[in-house]
Amino acid sequence: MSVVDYEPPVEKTEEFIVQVKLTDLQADPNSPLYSAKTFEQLGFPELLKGLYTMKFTKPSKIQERAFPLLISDPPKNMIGQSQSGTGKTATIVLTMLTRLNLSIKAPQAICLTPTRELARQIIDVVQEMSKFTDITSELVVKDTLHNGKHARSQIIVGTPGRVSDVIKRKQLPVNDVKVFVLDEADNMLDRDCLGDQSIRIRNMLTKDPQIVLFSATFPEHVRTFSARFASGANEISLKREELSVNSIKQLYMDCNSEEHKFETLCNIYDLLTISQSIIFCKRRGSADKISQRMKSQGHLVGSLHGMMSPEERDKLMDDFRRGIFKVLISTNVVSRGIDVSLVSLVINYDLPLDVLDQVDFEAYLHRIGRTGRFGRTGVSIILVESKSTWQQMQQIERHFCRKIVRVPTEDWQQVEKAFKGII
Ligand SMILES: Nc1ncnc2c1ncn2[C@@H]1O[C@H](COP(=O)(O)OP(=O)(O)OP(=O)(O)O)[C@@H](O)[C@H]1O
Repeated sequence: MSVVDYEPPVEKTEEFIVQVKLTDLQADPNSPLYSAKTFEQLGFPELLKGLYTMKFTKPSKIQERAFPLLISDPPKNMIGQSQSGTGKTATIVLTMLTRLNLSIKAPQAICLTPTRELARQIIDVVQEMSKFTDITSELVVKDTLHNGKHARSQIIVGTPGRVSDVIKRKQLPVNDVKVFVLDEADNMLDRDCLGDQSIRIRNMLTKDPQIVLFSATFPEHVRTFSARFASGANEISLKREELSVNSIKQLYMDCNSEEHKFETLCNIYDLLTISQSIIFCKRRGSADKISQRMKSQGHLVGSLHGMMSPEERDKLMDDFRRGIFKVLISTNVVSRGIDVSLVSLVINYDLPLDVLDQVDFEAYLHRIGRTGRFGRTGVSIILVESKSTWQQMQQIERHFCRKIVRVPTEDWQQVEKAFKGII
């Protein structure tokens, strides 16, 4: 071989590998990330620069399908369903940005989310996408709009309790609101969760707004109500067996006692190299307990739950996003919507159960969806320590028509092999 033939080996960084895989997935018609169109063809020239700086090159399936329906005139309501991590946020945000009348300097679009963490994440996307425009946006959550301050921005992202409060106090004018978005809509409309508050806010809106409902899940009991809430909506839905994405490898590990379960958890972190991960527990008490025990064994972890102050929650979440600590222990507070691309492992230390102690299938799907986002690969593990957990896991397999594969706890070499190249 002559010197001129020689090409130095190109170092394939992780980012490069992810990008190549994403290009392949976006060209595969069976992938939820597939699109036949480009962003340029979807039409919102003034926002393209924002999208490019976010490194979005091609739309995903939900973006390609939903966006033209969402911006068509006259506006029609929308119920949109797509797997976790497939770009619903950008669809919502682009719709709000496109629908604004730029000459009106008052709130015209409101997006509600179940948690402050998710609201903060979405407002960041709004501000990133609109940074080359004059569009204004602001966050309305517990510790904002104090001392009678008014919300004057064109786009409002917030949580239902605070938003309803400030509308009632006339700190948030709603006369010009023409788009009303519920992200994680099944949760936001469920009577057992935030349904009453969302309905109350809808009824406070004076114009008849376009209603946009998005989620990865729409269980039957909420779907019927959603169709009434967003009457005449265009609907994009998924079958149950399409809900879980291939990029998440679902595993379980057998444990023979509570103590063995904790040991197994620590072994996972001692023996495997994991970029970032989330451990889900039943209650905040157990999250704190596990966090303290793991810390005492030298692990760098943080625990987040609803009883912490807003400042503590924000700092913890920001530190996790920046990678200052790698393991987040939480309850369902972070099960929906949270997007941290380096999360490669989700552990269900406890399975999510509803008030009747039945498996909460939707919560399970949202939890594992914190990994494997937009074409990345991820692993989810259930730690099975009792017969009832075993039975609940089987119900999950049947519900989503997906096998959950056993990895041994007694042979860590085999465990390492099972995880190789994924986390
Ligand atoms: N067209 C695109 N090209 C590249 N990356 C994208 C594109 N659309 C979205 N993303 C990225 O994909 C990730 C997941 O997107 P997003 O958070 O919107 O998912 P989601 O569908 O809302 O998920 P969930 O159901 O969990 O809320 C984000 O990091 C986002 O920046």
